Amino acid sequence: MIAHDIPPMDLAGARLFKGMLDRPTQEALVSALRDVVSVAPFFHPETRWGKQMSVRMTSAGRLGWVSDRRGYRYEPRHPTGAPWPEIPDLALEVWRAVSGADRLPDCCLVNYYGDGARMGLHQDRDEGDFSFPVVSISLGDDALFRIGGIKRQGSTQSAWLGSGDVLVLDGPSRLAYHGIDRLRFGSSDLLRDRGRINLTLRVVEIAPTASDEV
Ligand SMILES: O=C(O)CCC(=O)C(=O)O
Ligand SMILES: [Fe+2]
Repeated sequence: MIAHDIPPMDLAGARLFKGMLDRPTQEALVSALRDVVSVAPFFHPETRWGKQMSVRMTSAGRLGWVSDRRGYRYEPRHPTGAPWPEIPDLALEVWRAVSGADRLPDCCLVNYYGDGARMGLHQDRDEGDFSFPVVSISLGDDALFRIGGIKRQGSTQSAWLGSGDVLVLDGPSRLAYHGIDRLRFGSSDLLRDRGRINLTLRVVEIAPTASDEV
């Protein structure tokens, strides 16, 4: 079940829906993601400066996010050359429930955090239109999320994201700096090998296609 009646908590302007996905729904989503990963395996992105990120990534949707020495960008294909698989329906259902958008996302970025993985403070700004939100779904281990404002310096707020939580970055929080400081590795038994999966649903390209209709 995807709960539609949860009042969101405010987190520096972002909206946090605690426990929006119940356990069976989380399990169904993980199972759909296994199909995604079998077509588009996780890879370790490198930054432009040749540093390997601690998070492993893949994507679903028309476009996926890649990073290598040529920089960050969205691409229509996985690094192996295969097109990205479709975004799981359950993820689209979450988007419909919380985004308020009149179209569907064209990218679902899938991040896997193993023991010790983290993500430094950054803005999500490679998309074409910041009037669409970024919708984030957390699965598996608890993670300490940090969010500030639109400048890198300045005060931040932190909150633990648990399995089944949904976070919406929109309005003034759409371009807020955010990141993951650490995991409580092994705190959830949702994923066979522990760790955490985070999905972010994004509208990347401004021109919609027929498949983007809500
Ligand atoms: O893992 C998270 O909760 C955040 C991920 C994130 O910020 C991103 O993929 O851009
Ligand atoms: Fe992000």
